[in-house]
Amino acid sequence: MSNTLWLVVPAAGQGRRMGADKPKQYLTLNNQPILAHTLARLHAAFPQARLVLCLDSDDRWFDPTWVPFAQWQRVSGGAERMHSVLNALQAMTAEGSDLVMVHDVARPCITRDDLHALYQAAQTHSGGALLAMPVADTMKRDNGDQLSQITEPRDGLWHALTPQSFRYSLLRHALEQAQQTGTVVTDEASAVEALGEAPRLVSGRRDNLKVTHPDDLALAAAILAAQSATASNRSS
Ligand SMILES: Nc1ccn([C@@H]2O[C@H](COP(=O)(O)OP(=O)(O)OP(=O)(O)O)[C@@H](O)[C@H]2O)c(=O)n1
Ligand SMILES: C[C@](O)(CO)[C@H](O)COP(=O)(O)O
Repeated sequence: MSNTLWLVVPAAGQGRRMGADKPKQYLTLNNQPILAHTLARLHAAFPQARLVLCLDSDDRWFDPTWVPFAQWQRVSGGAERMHSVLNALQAMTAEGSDLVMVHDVARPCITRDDLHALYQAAQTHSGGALLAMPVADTMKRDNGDQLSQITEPRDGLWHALTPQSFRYSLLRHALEQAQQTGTVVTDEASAVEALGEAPRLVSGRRDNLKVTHPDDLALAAAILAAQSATASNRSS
């Protein structure tokens, strides 16, 4: 049985909500594109893993020198995130029991501890696992016109983050089923849940931000700076 860990990084989005002159994964944070930060974090945690990177076929910003992995391949993105991930799964030569970990390129602040915690959980839980954050705020539902109509109980509610990790055969089956039924899922866990499986929620750090809107850039830069200050404090 192979013990290969496959990292799938969907990086084929256009970054429309960011509204920049290029896709957000190519915007610079501390002198490096977001994509390079994210790949460096993944490599630091899993240097031996195999990377499958989903890029738009018309991408003109990507530079392969940003990829620190020895074994990696590029696949074309699809119409939605789930199609990009499915393209990766269909292109790779994994065994059914291999673990696949999917991580958004737009989450450059992921830490090694969270990556390792998720990996441990996914290895031991047959339904896979995802990083997630318990909802901390009071939750409102609007009436469709931005008027607060009701307060939703937040018990048991989590924000889904990435990475999310599953055995290859389970994840491929789940996403192929979603595609066949015309369901668009926004994360892997949704597709797996639809099969009746219950992925393990692994409580992750609150600073695993998905860079989405323009003001997230300054926030991500501040998080990276705070994380590196903490790391150097620890080693001094
Ligand atoms: N067809 C797509 C759409 C998204 N993604 C990736 O999925 C992740 C999460 O998507 P999101 O944050 O929504 O990114 P964008 O689609 O780029 O942003 P927007 O929705 O604002 O256009 C990102 O890493 C993005 O690059 C992808 O690989 N293929
Ligand atoms: C996968 C994800 O990052 C989990 O939070 C998210 O669902 C993807 O983001 P999108 O904005 O829905 O594409």
